[in-house]
Amino acid sequence: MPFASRQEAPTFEFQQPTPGEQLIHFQHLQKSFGPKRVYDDLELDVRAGETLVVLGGSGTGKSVLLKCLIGLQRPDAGRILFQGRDVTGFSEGQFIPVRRHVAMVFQGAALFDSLSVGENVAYPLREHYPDMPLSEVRDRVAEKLELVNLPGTERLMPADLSGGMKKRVGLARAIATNPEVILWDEPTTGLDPVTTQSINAMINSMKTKLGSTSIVVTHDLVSAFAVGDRMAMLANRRIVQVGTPGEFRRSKVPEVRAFLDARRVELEPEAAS
Ligand SMILES: Nc1ncnc2c1ncn2[C@@H]1O[C@H](COP(=O)(O)OP(=O)(O)OP(=O)(O)O)[C@@H](O)[C@H]1O
Repeated sequence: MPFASRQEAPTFEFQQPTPGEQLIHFQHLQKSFGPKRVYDDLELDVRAGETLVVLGGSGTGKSVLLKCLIGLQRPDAGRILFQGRDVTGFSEGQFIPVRRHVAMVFQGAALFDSLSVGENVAYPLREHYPDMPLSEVRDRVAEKLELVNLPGTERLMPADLSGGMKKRVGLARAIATNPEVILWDEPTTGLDPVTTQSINAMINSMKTKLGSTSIVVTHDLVSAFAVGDRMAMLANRRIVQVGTPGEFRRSKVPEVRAFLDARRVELEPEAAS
């Protein structure tokens, strides 16, 4: 993240939301990469305190949606409202305070390999709170590592960690600033079932312990049903259905039906026998 643009006046102030109220609204979003249209007219809202799962096949634009929210990608048209505030045209500098409240847990953890675990987790604190006393940074790092069940690992290097541990360090880093919104990009992809379960439990505990709002993008259905309060299905360049897990199981929307039926074995292992 560019430190240079910090001089620009921050203009975004987060207001403590009432659980259930609309927090984020993607409105008429359009996005293309060259000739490839990713969204035509995408509509989606996210409510405070919920875990919203965004499902969709590979390359349907799940990650791009998260990146648009924090200014790492820009929509071509449409608006993104965050607490009613239109952040679509925000400059890089204006997005910095937004990212203090909305943190992304990247696919593959994306740790800095040359920094220790402790330095990785401290990184966003140094970026967003350069005046925070070192003792407070240390305490915050220890607290977050404890929260992800990796207490006392500050001195380890990323090369010393398993895939699941890296994901958890990535999470500790993402939550270091106590963000109100956590964006999870394929949090369980490539993990074994036991580690997957522990990541699912972690997503749920962020909601119960910290009261965070989460957006989880995934094509892992087991994980989706384990964490989602609501689900949204991205297909054919738009959101084709939003609903509760129960509504999704009973869905007659063709794209949702096809997606779930193709993965029926994941959800109902006995269907395989
Ligand atoms: N920076 C970029 N430049 C060009 N094309 C891009 C860029 N970022 C994403 N795309 C394209 O946009 C589409 C959506 O990408 P995105 O990463 O959001 O998909 P996804 O649904 O998250 O897929 P996956 O599940 O495979 O990660 C893809 O076709 C991808 O190739």
